[in-house]
Amino acid sequence: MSVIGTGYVGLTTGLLFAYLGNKVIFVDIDRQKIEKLKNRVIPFYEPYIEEMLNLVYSNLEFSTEYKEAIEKADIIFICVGTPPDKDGKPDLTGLTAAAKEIGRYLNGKFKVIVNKSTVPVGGGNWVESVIKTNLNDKCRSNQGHNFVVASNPEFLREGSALYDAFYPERIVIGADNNRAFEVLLELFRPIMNQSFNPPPFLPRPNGLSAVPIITTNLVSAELIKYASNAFLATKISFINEIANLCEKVGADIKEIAKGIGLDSRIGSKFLNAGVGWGGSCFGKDTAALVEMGKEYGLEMHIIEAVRKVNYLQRKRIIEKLYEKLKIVKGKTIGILGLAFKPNTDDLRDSPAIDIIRTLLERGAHLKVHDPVALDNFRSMYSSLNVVVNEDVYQMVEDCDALILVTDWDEYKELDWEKVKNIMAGNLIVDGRNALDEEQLSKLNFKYVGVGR
Ligand SMILES: NC(=O)c1ccc[n+]([C@@H]2O[C@H](COP(=O)([O-])OP(=O)(O)OC[C@H]3O[C@@H](n4cnc5c(N)ncnc54)[C@H](O)[C@@H]3O)[C@@H](O)[C@H]2O)c1
Ligand SMILES: O=c1ccn([C@@H]2O[C@H](COP(=O)(O)OP(=O)(O)O[C@H]3O[C@H](CO)[C@@H](O)[C@H](O)[C@H]3O)[C@@H](O)[C@H]2O)c(=O)[nH]1
Repeated sequence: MSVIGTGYVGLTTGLLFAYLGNKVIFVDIDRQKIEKLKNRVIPFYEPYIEEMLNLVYSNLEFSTEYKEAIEKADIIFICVGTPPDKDGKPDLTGLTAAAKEIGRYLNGKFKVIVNKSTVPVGGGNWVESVIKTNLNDKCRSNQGHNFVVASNPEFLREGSALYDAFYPERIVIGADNNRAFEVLLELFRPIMNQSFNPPPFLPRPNGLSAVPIITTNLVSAELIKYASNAFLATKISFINEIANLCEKVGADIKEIAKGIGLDSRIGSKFLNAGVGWGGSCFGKDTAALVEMGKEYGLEMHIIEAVRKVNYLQRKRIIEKLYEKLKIVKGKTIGILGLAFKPNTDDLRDSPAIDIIRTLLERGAHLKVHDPVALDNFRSMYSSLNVVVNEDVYQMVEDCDALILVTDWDEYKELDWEKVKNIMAGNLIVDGRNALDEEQLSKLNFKYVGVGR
């Protein structure tokens, strides 16, 4: 099989199927990425990917050329990025380019083209039409009936990508053709019935059960992906809005989350209040959903509100700092965590970046730390005038206040007595409600959480 695009989704998908015994050819237009992968260097931070790549290396090929990858494969996964354009619509340039190349090198042998990239409804039809209009002469005479397009949306989370691929909560396959279902059900069978030997280094779920599979039409599969992300984003914005009310009335959002989460219709997950969601997906996918609505003459009221609440939440953290510090200009503020969540070095739509920009505009001096995202930060945000510290204790030194933006375990386990002694001030704004308020108060920190 072939996998086009070697980002979080492509690499994880290819490694999963290589582990299950398939030969996998990866194609990416990014030469540097391909060179790194050939040399067993993982281009981003993601737990267990390196171990898996080493384990299945003999089943892998890496290339920047499409020809062989398309000709040899019977299943082709498209996993290219679909980043938002300036209007919030997904940019389908990579997807279209991949489809053109597929059309160019189809060779008459039946192939299932699986779209794993997150694309607005009609994305699968678009891929099919681009392939058909770019078919080489040999296949054109065959009327292009030697391929089908399917949708197989991906639900992995960064930081636990490989675990989510091996132990998914569901598999969704969308197609308008039975042959696509046959091929893909066969491919996913070991995952569906969990009949593989578990990778030795990967954590395992407590109990193993069959993975539900949803086979549906193309457009429903495409929409399941957007609806999932939008619902998760809604849960978080909802709890953040209630957290803001808690602060006014003197209630504790952790108690509220527990109290509502025990109702199985609500569920306890994704109810952590804080600086709100970020990352490469929620912002992009909720924006895309709003745009999809517009295309069909619908206003997506809830999704729009979810987005508004989320981005205001980043401002609320700054307000908290003002409430306690009064003067921010000239003060030194330390930022604990840059990545949009722990266990990743991904900075896409990370709340930390917005918070840093606002504080710089307001005249604060900024020091920043992250356990793994500093290299990305240096290369993407070199224009931001901040002090970058590899050592967290060096970072907190002389700070008037700290803002915890990413709930890395490392921060929960800091030697807070030491921190207290080397900071200039004593204010901690805990943007994730991750720290032990009692412990910090005993050490004479001024602790401010969210919704408490
Ligand atoms: N990151 C996630 O957690 C996640 C989870 C589920 C779904 N998705 C979706 O999956 C898709 C990929 O996401 P990602 O995070 O892996 O992206 P990514 O940015 O990490 O990687 C995308 C890769 O595609 C390559 N690429 C772009 N155009 C190409 C082309 N024409 N031919 C070959 N390679 C090309 C890029 O060079 C890059 O290496 C997106 O649609 C995203 O919304 C992402
Ligand atoms: O209770 C919570 C849970 C999460 N978050 C934040 O929400 C964001 C997203 O977290 P998470 O969903 O764990 O990370 P992603 O890797 O972005 O994964 C989401 O986006 C992917 C890309 O589409 C999907 O595949 C996943 O199913 C979906 O969870 C992060 O900023 C988290 O800090 C909260 O603020 N409160």
